[in-house]
Amino acid sequence: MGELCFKEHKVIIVGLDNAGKTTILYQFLMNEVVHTSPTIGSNVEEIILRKTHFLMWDIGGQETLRSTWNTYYSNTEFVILVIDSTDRERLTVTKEELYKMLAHEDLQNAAVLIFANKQDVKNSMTTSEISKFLTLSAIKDHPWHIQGCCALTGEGSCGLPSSLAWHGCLGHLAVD
Ligand SMILES: Nc1nc2c(ncn2[C@@H]2O[C@H](COP(=O)(O)OP(=O)(O)OP(=O)(O)O)[C@@H](O)[C@H]2O)c(=O)[nH]1
Ligand SMILES: [Mg+2]
Repeated sequence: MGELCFKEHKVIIVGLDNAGKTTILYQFLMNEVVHTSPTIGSNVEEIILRKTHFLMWDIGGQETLRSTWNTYYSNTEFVILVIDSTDRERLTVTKEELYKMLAHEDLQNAAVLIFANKQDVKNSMTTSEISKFLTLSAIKDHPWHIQGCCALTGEGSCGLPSSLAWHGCLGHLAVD
């Protein structure tokens, strides 16, 4: 696995508008909450963790922008799908977008990491509720993992090493 892990890993961060994608990106990068406005287009940042380089693309999630997500897919190794766990009404839309992505040939080899964000809000959906609704256990052709988090505090599992360490390639990264 050595060689593979020293190249740059392309990560795309997708999910509906207001899910917390940009907040998560800058929480990863600076351990800080930044003031965000809706992303038009994308933000890209490089993150280096113990010699492993990640190029993180945070893509705008508004409805009109979702049709552009596929222009970011080529060579993507990790898809981070961010879900606003308080947004019960739109979980169906997220589900549609998830299965559209999984069926896309450019993402055939991508692993999917799902962040159930905003776990700090009372009565937010739990990871098991979300997992059940999205029928994640039926996904056999992509490695996937779901975890709860809160981008405002970085709590839960928004720490990048622990989030990505589940993927075999990064097994050498100590999780702390
Ligand atoms: N309570 C709570 N609010 C959060 C959390 N993460 C993000 N937010 C808030 O949610 C709002 C949207 O966050 P963004 O990061 O801009 O959302 P986005 O997914 O990048 O949205 P688009 O760029 O439009 O696709 C902001 O007001 C954030 O402060 C969280 O974990 N808990
Ligand atoms: Mg954004």
